[in-house]
Amino acid sequence: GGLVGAQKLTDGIHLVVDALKLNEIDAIYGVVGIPITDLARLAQASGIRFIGFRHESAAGHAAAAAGFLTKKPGICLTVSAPGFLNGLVALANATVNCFPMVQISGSSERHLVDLQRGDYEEMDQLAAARQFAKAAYRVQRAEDIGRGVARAIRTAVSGRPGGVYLDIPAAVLGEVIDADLGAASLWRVVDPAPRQVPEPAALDRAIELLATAQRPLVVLGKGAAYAQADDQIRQFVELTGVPYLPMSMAKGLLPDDHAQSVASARSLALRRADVVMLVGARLNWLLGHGDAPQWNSDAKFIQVDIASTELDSNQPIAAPLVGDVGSVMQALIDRTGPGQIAVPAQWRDELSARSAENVGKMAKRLTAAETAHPMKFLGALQAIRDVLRENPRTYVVNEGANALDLARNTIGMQVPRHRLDSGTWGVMGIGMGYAIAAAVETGDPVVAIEGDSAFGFSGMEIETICRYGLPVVTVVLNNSGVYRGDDASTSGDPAPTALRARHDLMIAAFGGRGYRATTPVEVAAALREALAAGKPALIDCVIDPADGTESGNISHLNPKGITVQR
Ligand SMILES: Cc1ncc(Cn2c(C)c(CCOP(=O)(O)OP(=O)(O)O)sc2=O)c(N)n1
Ligand SMILES: Nc1ncnc2c1ncn2[C@@H]1O[C@H](COP(=O)(O)OP(=O)(O)O)[C@@H](O)[C@H]1O
Repeated sequence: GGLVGAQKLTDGIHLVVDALKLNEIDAIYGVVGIPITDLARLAQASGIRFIGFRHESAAGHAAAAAGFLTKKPGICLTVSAPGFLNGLVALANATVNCFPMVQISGSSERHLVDLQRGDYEEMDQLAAARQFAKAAYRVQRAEDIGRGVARAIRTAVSGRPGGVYLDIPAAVLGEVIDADLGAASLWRVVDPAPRQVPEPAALDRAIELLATAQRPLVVLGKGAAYAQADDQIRQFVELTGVPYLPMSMAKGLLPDDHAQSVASARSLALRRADVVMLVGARLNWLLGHGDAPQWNSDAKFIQVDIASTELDSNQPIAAPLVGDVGSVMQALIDRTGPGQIAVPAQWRDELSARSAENVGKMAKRLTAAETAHPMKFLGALQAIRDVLRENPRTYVVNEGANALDLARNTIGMQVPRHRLDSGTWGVMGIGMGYAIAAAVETGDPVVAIEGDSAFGFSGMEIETICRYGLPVVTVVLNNSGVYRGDDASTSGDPAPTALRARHDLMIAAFGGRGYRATTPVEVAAALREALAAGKPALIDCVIDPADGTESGNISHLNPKGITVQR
């Protein structure tokens, strides 16, 4: 604010920062430039952390992860046109994953853009964002900034959370208005995600179905994790004794070694269950759309979801429970009589037997991998698992193909919301952004388990991690290439001797600690040391290029003998 004569004045960037602070936003993730550099500087001066990235995609992913972890929208700040576009993948991914975030972007002058007179970084950003976000708004007057920020925050977190775009043209950021008028134009959003409780009849429908089920199953999705209704979920599962299946980002809602988990009998559970209760989980491709033969064609579905239109998206929902997970699960606990829901021993025994069988098979693969050389994915992953068991508060970020599939089933989670991965879209490039957000928002240590190709999408953010000295250990499972990313097959002559990438040398360039591990023992030692140090580190794990398969097991990855052009 400033003084001209007696009148006190303020301007657009001050109003944006004041509106964010009024709504308890304490961090912004972004890349500065025209016309938002001063906004970031002012935010920092006002006590909001600004985390400056190397690419807006990683900044946007960080904002989305912050939203998932805190239930407050993560804020991503971008410059106009190219910067704005770079943030869109993250905005769209947040919307698909139901993570609350707001992308605030500067934009060019309306009178030039709308007549296409050719402005600096000219683009109709609002029109572009609308198709990829939950909602998109533009502020045309400084006095509307408070309204725009409040609208964006409420829209991002209410109902099904998602990504919201807020467009603020450079002229509005620079517009000067009376300070008192400005202050009066701001407001703090009240209860943006209100609790919603289903009526008793809806509760009874669900309880009745579970009470008469022969083979009930509960599926916990990342919506259940996001809801922060951990006690209600645990209480309901343990009170009813119903077997449960955690989806990848719901792992840890109950400890993965819980007796009622059917994660290691997943196929049998889906195929045989006769009543399935979906809690914050969509019946999308990750669950085969609920179709036979993966599912029992007679299965009846109960669905707990905040988004009423999600129900009947794939299968008939016999017992709809529209509301927030916390309220619905509490209402079910209160309304279920003692012993009303009991699980037939035969079903529990059938699942336990299959679990034991599958655990036994996996144990053989793990034992073999312990000593295999060159190191296999499972060799590195069980070393990581053993170290993380000693550090249960550590966040796990995970992306890749084999790196994702194998880590999900090898690294058990003990606490809620500590696993962040490629999610519903299977997006590569979330790794460093998610890791930065987990470290910034919680202060807890983070281990990012990355395929080597996946790491490359956001790898330059290793510099960001080092610049802020974040306690992030990046573990690259380096099987040297992605989907035959070599030119041996085209060039004709034998590929030159492979020079395997040395990601560990890369972090040294930014002051972080690099390790190269060729055996599980070396992986464990490096990870223990890096976690104890609490500083940026990268462990490059040398994995057998012939190990693993292409996503969907189409064909062997980097078949034997193919070396990779580096
Ligand atoms: C943004 C983006 N680009 C490309 C892909 C396609 N893709 C790509 C490029 C993957 C990387 C696999 O290689 P990796 O080295 O990360 O994994 P593994 O070596 O562990 O198999 S996994 C996958 O689905 C994607 N999912 N997302
Ligand atoms: N607080 C909440 N209460 C109830 N449902 C929620 C809440 N937050 C998000 N959801 C819902 O959770 C679901 C998440 O599903 P999905 O992303 O498919 O999970 P997963 O991939 O883990 O199965 C979405 O349909 C979303 O509407």
